[in-house]
Amino acid sequence: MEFDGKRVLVLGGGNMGCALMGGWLDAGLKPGSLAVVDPHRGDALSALIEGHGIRHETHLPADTSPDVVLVAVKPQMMAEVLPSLAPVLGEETLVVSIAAGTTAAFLARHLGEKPIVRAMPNTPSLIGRGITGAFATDRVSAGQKAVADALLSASGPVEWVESEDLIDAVTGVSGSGPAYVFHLAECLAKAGEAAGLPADLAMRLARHTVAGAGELMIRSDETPAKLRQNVTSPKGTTEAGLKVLMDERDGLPPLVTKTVLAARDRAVALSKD
Ligand SMILES: NC(=O)C1=CN([C@@H]2O[C@H](COP(=O)(O)OP(=O)(O)OC[C@H]3O[C@@H](n4cnc5c(N)ncnc54)[C@H](OP(=O)(O)O)[C@@H]3O)[C@@H](O)[C@H]2O)C=CC1
Ligand SMILES: O=C(O)[C@@H]1CCC=N1
Repeated sequence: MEFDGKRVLVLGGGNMGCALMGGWLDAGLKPGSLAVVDPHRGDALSALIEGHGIRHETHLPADTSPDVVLVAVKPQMMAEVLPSLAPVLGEETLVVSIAAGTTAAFLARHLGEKPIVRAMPNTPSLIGRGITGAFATDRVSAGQKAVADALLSASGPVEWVESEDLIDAVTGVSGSGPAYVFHLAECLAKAGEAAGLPADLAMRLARHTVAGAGELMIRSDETPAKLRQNVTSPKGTTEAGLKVLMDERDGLPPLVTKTVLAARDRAVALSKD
């Protein structure tokens, strides 16, 4: 693995920091090469510390000149946290930030001109089923990009983009996307109740439908459009439902576009806060 022998420091052991660390440990990163800084121990962090013996510190500096630093704190914390990170970095430390809307220029202003990767994973990383969009600045060497790729790939495919702006669009689609899908399951369950089903049965049907359709989409070679057509019998029930859902004016297409653009625009706005 490209990350064999690399020392990795993680700043922020919350949802995403722990999801990514879990993937690295499963992929063979030695616990001794990993240190995490977080003022508190949440459940997920405690499980990693107790299960793998990774090092946890409540404050920087935890390690000096690590090969890689993963910045996994909230965007709003950056201005407070980055000044204490700067002296910890070596000349060639690779900085991988997963924060929405925190630009490479902002990171460089606080950390100096470092090799920086901006990455946008998502929460299915927790079970190795994430997808990550990533952008590397010019200072990132081919070797460092391979290390970043190996680390990020531990939780699912990595899509490298050539323009940093596209990370905001990735955020709107796949970074925030799991929440849209979970909400679809919530809506499906509520609609099932409206159609007369008991709440717990409606929720079971909704969860399994969303999960099963997602799994089929991943395992099948067919496009989502073809899989949809396979469900849709001429003059049948699905056709009647989809007529409402696919309405170009009031249906899902304009609503999802508005949703993704709102999330993308929030990422852009965060970069200006
Ligand atoms: N959640 C998601 O789906 C995704 C999130 N992201 C990005 O990942 C980043 C983290 O998000 P997420 O994991 O959800 O957030 P969390 O709040 O779960 O994790 C952030 C962690 O950072 C800790 N922290 C706070 N201050 C410091 C500090 N000074 N030094 C070190 N750690 C500190 C927090 O501790 P405490 O809770 O005690 O304050 C918390 O444990 C964000 O920038 C977000 O934009 C990217 C992709 C997807
Ligand atoms: O909601 C957020 O800001 C973060 C970034 C992508 C998913 N969660």
